[in-house]
Amino acid sequence: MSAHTTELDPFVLTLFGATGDLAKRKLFPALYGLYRNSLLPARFAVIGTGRQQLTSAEFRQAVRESVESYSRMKIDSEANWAAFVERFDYRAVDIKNLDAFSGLLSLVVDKESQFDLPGNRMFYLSIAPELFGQVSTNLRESGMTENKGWKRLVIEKPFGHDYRTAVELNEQIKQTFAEEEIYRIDHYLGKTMVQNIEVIRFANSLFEPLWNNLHIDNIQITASETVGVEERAAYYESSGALRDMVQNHLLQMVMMVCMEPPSRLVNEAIRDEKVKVLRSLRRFQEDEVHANMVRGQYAAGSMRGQSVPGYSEENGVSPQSSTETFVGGRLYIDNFRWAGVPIFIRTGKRLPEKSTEIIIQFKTMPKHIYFNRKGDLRPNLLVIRVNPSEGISLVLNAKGNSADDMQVLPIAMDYCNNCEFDSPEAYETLIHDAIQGDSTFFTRWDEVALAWKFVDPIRRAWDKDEHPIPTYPAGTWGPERLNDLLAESETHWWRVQLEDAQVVQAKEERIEVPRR
Ligand SMILES: NC(=O)C1=CN([C@@H]2O[C@H](COP(=O)(O)OP(=O)(O)OC[C@H]3O[C@@H](n4cnc5c(N)ncnc54)[C@H](OP(=O)(O)O)[C@@H]3O)[C@@H](O)[C@H]2O)C=CC1
Ligand SMILES: O=C1O[C@H](COP(=O)(O)O)[C@@H](O)[C@H](O)[C@H]1O
Repeated sequence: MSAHTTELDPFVLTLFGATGDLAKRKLFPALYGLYRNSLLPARFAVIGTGRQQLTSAEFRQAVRESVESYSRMKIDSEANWAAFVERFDYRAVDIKNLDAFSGLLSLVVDKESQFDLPGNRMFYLSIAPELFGQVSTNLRESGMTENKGWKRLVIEKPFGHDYRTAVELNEQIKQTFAEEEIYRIDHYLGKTMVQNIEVIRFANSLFEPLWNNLHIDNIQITASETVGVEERAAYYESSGALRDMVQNHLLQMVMMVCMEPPSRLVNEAIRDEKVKVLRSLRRFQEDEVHANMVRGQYAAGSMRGQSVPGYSEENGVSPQSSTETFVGGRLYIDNFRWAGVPIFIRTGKRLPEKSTEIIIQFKTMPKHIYFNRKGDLRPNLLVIRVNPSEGISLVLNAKGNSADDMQVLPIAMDYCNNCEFDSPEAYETLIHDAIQGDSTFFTRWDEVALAWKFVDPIRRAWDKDEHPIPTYPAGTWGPERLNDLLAESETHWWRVQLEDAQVVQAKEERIEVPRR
């Protein structure tokens, strides 16, 4: 297969952190996926860097192992693989050593000449966040950003550790790159169904009139993981779930669900609307945190019948650690559209399922004339399944099956987005967008800043809390207290499971949905 398109600008990608975990598991497979789908320009080069000394051959072998282990696409032929991997080269660079950047610059210039590239340069920072600022400075001081074509900085999360450090980092990066040259990654924004939220909302006349506090009772957003901290304790100990997931991915999903329609489908118009949501997001004072937010840490428990250790027993974690591996909360957007609608969020490690989904619970009928077997009527639900299964389901009420049956049963209208075809990996979509110069699904500085302003008081309140962090057994849905917050709003977590055609509520109350 010839794997290129002529529409994208030829460029050199310099990847800092090319020997790291993210490059191995996500970035090389994403580049290969783009290549196989003809979504890379005809002419490009990739230069990997890290401190390790690797020859080009060793680096290319590492890229191959990464693709073989993690790509959704198999290597189709040796000839195609050779044509792909010949664009990859490696140079050992210690980011802290400015002098090392001159060797890197020579290699970039060589590759530009070898592959006839016009001088467009993308720099991807897949390194520890404390090195982001230094790389950006050294790129400028070494002359690497004095190129003929465009320059772009793609930067991994987390962007800062809190508002103050994020401002400092931003100031440092701004010395080298303009805001429109900075592509801050939040990989949830590259997920097909997260991008689909806008389309579902703004391309269907059905939903938009109902998308407000007159018709929506509450919103539930879950990003649950079955894995524990794995090999990332050093990072996670200073991050915790609040900084790792809430400051970025969860708030991004809140913005996508709650934003106003953009005036035009262009990046700044969309990001302008998203940021307005964060401006209206109610910020908790430290003394309001306990009433609205819940944290927890997984204790030893059982995952699918296997015993697993608690977080404090994991490698690299202090036995006294008070790092949260679970965050839940009840948020409010104080604007005309959303006033009074609670938005429940939860995310955690060692939960029973790997699942990211958004559930919109609509208000119940003003008066019930139909009832289900329990003597009430379930609300309509719109379920947006983000990951791993992708799709939407609309849960309605309908008449029971038999001729004389006037009992109401829940039914689900279901669309599956990835049952027949794989969706692209989030990193494929985002790298492709960055090559095209489309920053719509990257986070703008004002979004990052406001997200930290929301998170910082919560962090401070928890840091001051002298009570031991609440724990939950691995394999359960986190601290029970979160359910109390939902109960205060007269609801509970919904779980809609289509495989066995049942609508399942939290606390294992099950409602049968007959197949038609
Ligand atoms: N891994 C993941 O699942 C995710 C990671 N991220 C983010 O991606 C980034 C990378 O994470 P990850 O790949 O896990 O990290 P790793 O620790 O696995 O890799 C770090 C990389 O940085 C390089 N490095 C470290 N110090 C230096 C230095 N002084 N000079 C040059 N290179 C250096 C290492 O190279 P060497 O060892 O050769 O020195 C290595 O390639 C982080 O910002 C992280 O927050 C975001 C989401 C998920
Ligand atoms: O950014 C991160 O995300 C992953 C979860 O991503 P997903 O695409 O698998 O839902 C999380 O495991 C990690 O801790 C966090 O840094």
